[in-house]
Amino acid sequence: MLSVLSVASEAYPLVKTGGLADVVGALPAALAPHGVQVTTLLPGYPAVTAAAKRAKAVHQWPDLLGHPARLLASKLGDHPLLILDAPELFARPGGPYADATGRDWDDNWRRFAALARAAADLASGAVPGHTYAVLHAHDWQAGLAPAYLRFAPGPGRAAKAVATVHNIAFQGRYDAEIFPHLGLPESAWSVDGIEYYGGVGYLKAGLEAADAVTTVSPTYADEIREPRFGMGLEGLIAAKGERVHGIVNGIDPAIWSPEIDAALPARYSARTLPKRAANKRAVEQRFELDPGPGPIFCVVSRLTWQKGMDVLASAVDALVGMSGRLALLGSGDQALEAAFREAAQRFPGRVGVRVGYDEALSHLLQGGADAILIPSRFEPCGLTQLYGLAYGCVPIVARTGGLADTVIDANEAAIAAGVATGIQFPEVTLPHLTRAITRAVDLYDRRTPWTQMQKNGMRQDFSWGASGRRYAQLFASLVEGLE
Ligand SMILES: Nc1ncnc2c1ncn2[C@@H]1O[C@H](COP(=O)(O)OP(=O)(O)O[C@H]2O[C@H](CO)[C@@H](O)[C@H](O)[C@H]2O)[C@@H](O)[C@H]1O
Repeated sequence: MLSVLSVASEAYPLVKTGGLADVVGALPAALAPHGVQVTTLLPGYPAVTAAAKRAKAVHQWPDLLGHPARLLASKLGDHPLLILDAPELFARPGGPYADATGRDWDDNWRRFAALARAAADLASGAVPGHTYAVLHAHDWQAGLAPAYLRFAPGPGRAAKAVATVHNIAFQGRYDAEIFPHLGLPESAWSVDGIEYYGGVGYLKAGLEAADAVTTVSPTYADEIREPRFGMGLEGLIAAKGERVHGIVNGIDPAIWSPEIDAALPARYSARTLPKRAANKRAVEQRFELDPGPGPIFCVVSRLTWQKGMDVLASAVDALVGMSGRLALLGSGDQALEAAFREAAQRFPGRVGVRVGYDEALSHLLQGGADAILIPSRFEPCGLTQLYGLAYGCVPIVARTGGLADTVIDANEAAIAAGVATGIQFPEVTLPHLTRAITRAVDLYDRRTPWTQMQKNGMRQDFSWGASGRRYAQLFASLVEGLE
């Protein structure tokens, strides 16, 4: 077995604020069939330590970035989990990155430097009994781990490092004054080290120091070579050339299958689609929507600019005008939350809005709404369109990143060939989104192409099979010195 240490700030089901958690939670099972054992390292937030009651302490740091810390060994499902138990850093109420009011913790730089330092120790022999061939660092929160491994490794043989970008918009940028507190040598302060526009860049540091970089779809891997999507890191990504791999996310069938989903009043498959009607009734009830003949569009999303939610807010009138109804679950920017609440007041019975985070309700929407709207300005992979495809909730998506790679647009040729799975639109503007909604309503009225689209999506394979193999091949090639 090839042994991999996967380091991240979230993992389903212990702690989740978005798609990163789903992927980190799914990777151990996705890679096991390919001879890779994944050990996940997570910060010891209250929810994580509480869920790992019988965890065993396997290591101690008297001073990890200024605070004492322990390493606890536990399980994430059937797979090994390590928890960085550093109460001064992680045992606090609120979310993983911010307090209950949504304000980022002031010491995030220290919290995620500590996580990275612990990971690098583990991946370079500083903790007896723990050896890893590959360190797999996810997003900026784990970004310093490859840098520590390169500039200040432990006493043993350093693992190979892979950095995975789930979203290049979040980069972990801090003032230069934190540098002396990171425990890195002066040599790390350079353009090919951790220095980034005069400050410290955590994601930049990880991308620079890693032996290989991956991101979560082939199209996004191309897009981030350009300034429009690279957000300052395009030069670095372009310079990495062939060492940047786009590996599309899969979905975990144990959690996302309409046949077995406990959150659905009625379970169903592509062969028993009419059963979905009971779930649609449940969506109507939960979102206080009047029954009607038209489609229910849903949204399950962070309410942010990235997700194009401002454009969607301005499309609500048109959607309702076309006999559509909207059920929205999300949270994020306060102005957008207010805009959707206001839309719900303006269109009672036609627009229902739940501001908040609700895992079970997200499953009900996928299993009961007719279509899911995903007007993202950029989308590294996107998971909600994959859940939509698996659940017969037709995705209506902007043609970008992983959305472009996973949804087959229902143009007349694709409909005639019986391969369409959703609707794509080229630009995130009000006219294009409105046009996409119009196309959806027309296809829904025609029934046959709509049902065909639902079935096409449900019959596609979005399991981790092929992508798990690609990660395993990449890890193996690094270890063998081929990459
Ligand atoms: N209010 C709410 N209540 C319940 N569940 C909610 C919710 N809002 C969102 N979710 C859930 O959070 C996850 C969101 O995942 P996405 O991949 O769509 O986007 P995200 O931007 O978080 O992830 C980033 O990382 C992932 C993983 O690589 C990439 O797919 C993506 O493109 C990138 O932006 C889904 O599981 C969704 O159901």
